[in-house]
Amino acid sequence: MESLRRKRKGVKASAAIGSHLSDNGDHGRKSKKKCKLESCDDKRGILMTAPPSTSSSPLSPNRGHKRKLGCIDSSTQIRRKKKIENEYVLGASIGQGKFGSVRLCRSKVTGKEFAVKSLKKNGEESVHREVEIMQHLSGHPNVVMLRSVFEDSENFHLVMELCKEGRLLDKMKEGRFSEQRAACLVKDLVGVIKYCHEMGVVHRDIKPENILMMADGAIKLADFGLAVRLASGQKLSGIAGSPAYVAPEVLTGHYSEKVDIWGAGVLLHALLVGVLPFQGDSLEAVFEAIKTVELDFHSGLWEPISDLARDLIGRMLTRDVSKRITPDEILRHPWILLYTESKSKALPSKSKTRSSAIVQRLNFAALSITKSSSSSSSSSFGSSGDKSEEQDEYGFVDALAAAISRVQISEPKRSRLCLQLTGTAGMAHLHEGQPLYSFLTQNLTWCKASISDESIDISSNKRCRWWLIILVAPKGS
Ligand SMILES: Nc1ncnc2c1ncn2[C@@H]1O[C@H](COP(=O)(O)OP(=O)(O)OP(=O)(O)O)[C@@H](O)[C@H]1O
Repeated sequence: MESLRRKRKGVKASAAIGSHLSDNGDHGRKSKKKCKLESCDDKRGILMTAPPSTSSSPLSPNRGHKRKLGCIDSSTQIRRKKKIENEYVLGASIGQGKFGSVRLCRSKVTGKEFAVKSLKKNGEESVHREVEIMQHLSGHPNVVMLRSVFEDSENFHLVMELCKEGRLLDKMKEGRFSEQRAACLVKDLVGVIKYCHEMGVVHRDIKPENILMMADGAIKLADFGLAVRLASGQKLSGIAGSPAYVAPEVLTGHYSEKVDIWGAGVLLHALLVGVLPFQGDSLEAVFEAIKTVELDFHSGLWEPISDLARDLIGRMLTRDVSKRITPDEILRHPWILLYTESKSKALPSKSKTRSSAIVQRLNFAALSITKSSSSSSSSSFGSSGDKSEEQDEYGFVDALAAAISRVQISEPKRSRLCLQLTGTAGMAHLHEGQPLYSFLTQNLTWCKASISDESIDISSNKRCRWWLIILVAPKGS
């Protein structure tokens, strides 16, 4: 393993509060300083982030280092010639970064407020990489928007949209998140992680300090200081990340974009349980826990947490990378669907009892599926279901549809199941706006694609058949 270069920074004002959630506290008994790791050999393990120099590059060929990096787009070129002070009034500091600070600023033209992150160049390629990656990703609703970049001899100044509500970490210090709130947040987070991966970027530093909040509750992924671009199938090496959020494969060898899912799993654990899953008195102890500690989903800590949430966390924190849940699978996980996809239908508000009954039943559905396909599950839970459910709940139908999407099924069985479903009168009316048939076939196709060698005989599985009866029962029957 390559030697670590530990970058230490001063503790942010709020870092001491809620240190059980932050990466600054648990492993830092000796030093309260924030610790971020980066030890990567770009030339060996990581694709250079800059696009190759081409004749179409707008950069002057004699710009030396900057030309080599080729990382600034044409809109930035214009800003290079201007001083940030000519266009913005710089204000108070709102955060401290590795290479510089983040300040408020106000446009002289529109009067609108922004945040400006000033990164000291220091000859470090990572700074150029951060700018380039932010430009590459900017535009997604959950990536902090980069408005413009100014450059002087010592700094890059990144003018970004202002996330007025600050860091997710600070919200977490107010207490554990409800499952509803956590699911909405994780759905957006995983959506933006998926986008990053599709754009060939691995963030490598998913943690609540790097998730900023907007006044309307939207999240913005920020701080691409450790992000790298990665070609499909390429592996990274070298330790990078923040200790408590680092995936086990980062500590043991080569890794891929899946490290971001592990980081999001650690975050989800912290959101719901209120503490980090892998802790220790030293950096080494934290790493040892990441590599070896088995989460005990049956401990008292988990009592208020639904089985489905535990299931998702278990799948995100799966050490076997090939079995770790993917972003698409997370977005189709019953827990996410229950609280987000059909929010207006499944949780119409009025009755707490009713929504908790749905959760209970959903847990039952998930349990049964887990039993049917135990090899793909990282954990198993006790049944909390009861079989006398009402069948007129759209949310329940959605939830079951989602649950059944996790059944491992072979292609002939899939066809048989689809036939069964299509042949049933009234089914088309079950799910307003979206044909259940297409929903199921979509998900079953996904199951087929993602699961290798195992299939279950759905037609001979009583529980599955029972679900199907419910699934195809018209509303109110
Ligand atoms: N667009 C923004 N709007 C509001 N606050 C911001 C914004 N960008 C950054 N901040 C604040 O500044 C802090 C530091 O910014 P950032 O996360 O980019 O740096 P950092 O995590 O300290 O950087 P690094 O990890 O590279 O050292 C954030 O934690 C946040 O409080």
